[in-house]
Amino acid sequence: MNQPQIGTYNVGTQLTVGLHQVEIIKYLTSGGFAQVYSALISPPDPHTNSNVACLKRVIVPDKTSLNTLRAEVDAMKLLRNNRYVVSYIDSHAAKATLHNGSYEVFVLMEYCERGGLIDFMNTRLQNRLHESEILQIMCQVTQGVAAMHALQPPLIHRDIKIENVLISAKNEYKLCDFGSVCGVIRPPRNPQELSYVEQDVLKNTTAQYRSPEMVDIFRGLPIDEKSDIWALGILLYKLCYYTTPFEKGGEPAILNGQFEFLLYPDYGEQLRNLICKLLAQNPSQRPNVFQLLKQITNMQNAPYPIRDIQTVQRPSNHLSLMELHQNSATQNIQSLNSRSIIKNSMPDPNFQFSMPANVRTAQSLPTREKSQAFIYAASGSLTRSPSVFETGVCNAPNNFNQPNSNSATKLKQAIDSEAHSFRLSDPINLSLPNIIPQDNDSSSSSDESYTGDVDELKKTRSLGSYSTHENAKRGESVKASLTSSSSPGSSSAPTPAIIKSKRQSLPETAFVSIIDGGKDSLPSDSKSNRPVKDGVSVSKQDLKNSIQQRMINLLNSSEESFNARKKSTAKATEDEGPDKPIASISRAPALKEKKAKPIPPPKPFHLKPKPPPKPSFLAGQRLSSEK
Ligand SMILES: Nc1ncnc2c1ncn2[C@@H]1O[C@H](COP(=O)(O)OP(=O)(O)OP(=O)(O)O)[C@@H](O)[C@H]1O
Repeated sequence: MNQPQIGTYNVGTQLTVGLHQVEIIKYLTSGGFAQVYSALISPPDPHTNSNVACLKRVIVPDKTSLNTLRAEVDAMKLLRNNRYVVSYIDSHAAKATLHNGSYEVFVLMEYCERGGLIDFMNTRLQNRLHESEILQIMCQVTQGVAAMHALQPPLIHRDIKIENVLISAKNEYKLCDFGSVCGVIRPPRNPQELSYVEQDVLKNTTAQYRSPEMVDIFRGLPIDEKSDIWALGILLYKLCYYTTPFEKGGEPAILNGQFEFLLYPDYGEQLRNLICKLLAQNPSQRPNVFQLLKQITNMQNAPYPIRDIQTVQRPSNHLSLMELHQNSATQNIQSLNSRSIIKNSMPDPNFQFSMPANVRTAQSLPTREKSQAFIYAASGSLTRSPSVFETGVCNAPNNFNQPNSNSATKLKQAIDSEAHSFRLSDPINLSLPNIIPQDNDSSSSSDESYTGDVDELKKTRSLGSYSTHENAKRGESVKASLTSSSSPGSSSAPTPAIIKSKRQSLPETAFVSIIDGGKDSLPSDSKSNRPVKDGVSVSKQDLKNSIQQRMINLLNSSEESFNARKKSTAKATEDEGPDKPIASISRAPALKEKKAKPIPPPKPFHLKPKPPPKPSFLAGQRLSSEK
């Protein structure tokens, strides 16, 4: 996005944002897009009971970008009364006076005085977090996520990570950054959808936190609440060990579900079991957010803070999945957002948190595996020290990477199953009185290169009138998107093994499966009963050939870009060296420009004012920040 250039506000600048009078107290920082300030507001916010707020000022170059921001604001509005979500106060958008076609958007939200969780962790490099602190953070963040999953239809955050947790003045941990929020994304049914979902995932998620179903879309699994649960597993691991479990192994490790526990700091078996459960390969084996919360509060010996309808209402044969989902979510949201505490909630009797059989301890490992353990010594530097620290290895349950598993068959099965079709997400109807102008044009703007099915997928990011047409309209090829994901240090590169497995899953029979599987989704020519593609009636064979050719092109381009990326990653690894306390994690640069953190492109000067001086205790310790 080409950002128009603007300066920062001076202290004392007065503004009107929606129904609030605002006076700038202090410039705080700049995000990828935004300038962030603390400000005095009038009237005070009744939710936080404070007259100090955080003001986010964003200049967006066009209506399409404005729509993306609207989606973020809408998600915040839906969650505004939850204690563990950064609370929305007011917002306002107007045409920027100085820059033709661009908009200036102001979002007022609760001010999190104690900054980011990542900053807090960096103050504890020497004295790592205690288990009780970790559970406290997890309990609160999980409640924020529960508020999203309990909505009907549920919202998926898609970018849960340490950097997106802020700390309030009252020391509460709050989820923030709703710029990647979407509805449940059903499995793609044809190559266009596949390409669309792939690009959307690369653009809106962070490599180290991606779940297997995000990394390998060919698995034919939906991207849903369980993908957030996986991210919570990564977050929990990072709270414990200050690194992510797949930092070194990258995508192959994510897809094989193999990671290691470090033995420093030494956490209890229950906590490690919990990580294993959250990082189960098969999403259905991961707990839902309510089960997770139950487990955390059990470990804390604390009362369960919300009502868990999903475990009270057991699935019934007479209840469709859709009905069950709606019932539980509707009832849950009331208790979540009113912060009511209902003590006699029922645990799910069938869900056990026990050590999976395939978790191994270090003693049973061959030396080579032990030596793969990277740990942070008390000095905060990354050390390879197999002789001092034991490791545990977890092969998370993996139903999808068996040698003879056939991704295309899985895809077809997934498409056919009710579980994957019941939640074709509906747009959420919201009124947006405070965001102007409404841009209905862009959501209806046509994108001729995509089928109606892709439009349907796009609705998963649609909140009210919002859509992700932006993504499709950019029309990046898969090659472009994969290439641009090759940030140094990023592990999002598809490996030859992955490319190979995708190739293997695309023999002629597989194409037949995919076409058949997506039959309902193809409009057909009523006379000839032939499928219609791009408005032209084509034979099934023609269509098959066409899709086959496109898939081969995509795969070839993926392979080329992989090789290019491999070179740059190898170089980056050389440059970085091994001594790095907290690994830098960001989304793929060119895919979501505002996340281009590892090697940021030069920012317009107005968005890159001098950062406030760092506290001295951080100097020289925090070698990298993910934010
Ligand atoms: N409510 C808040 N209270 C205090 N600080 C905040 C608040 N919101 C954001 N910040 C600070 O501003 C930084 C940037 O905010 P945010 O992540 O929302 O901007 P962004 O433009 O969306 O950035 P990006 O998407 O690249 O992370 C945060 O890392 C945090 O330090």
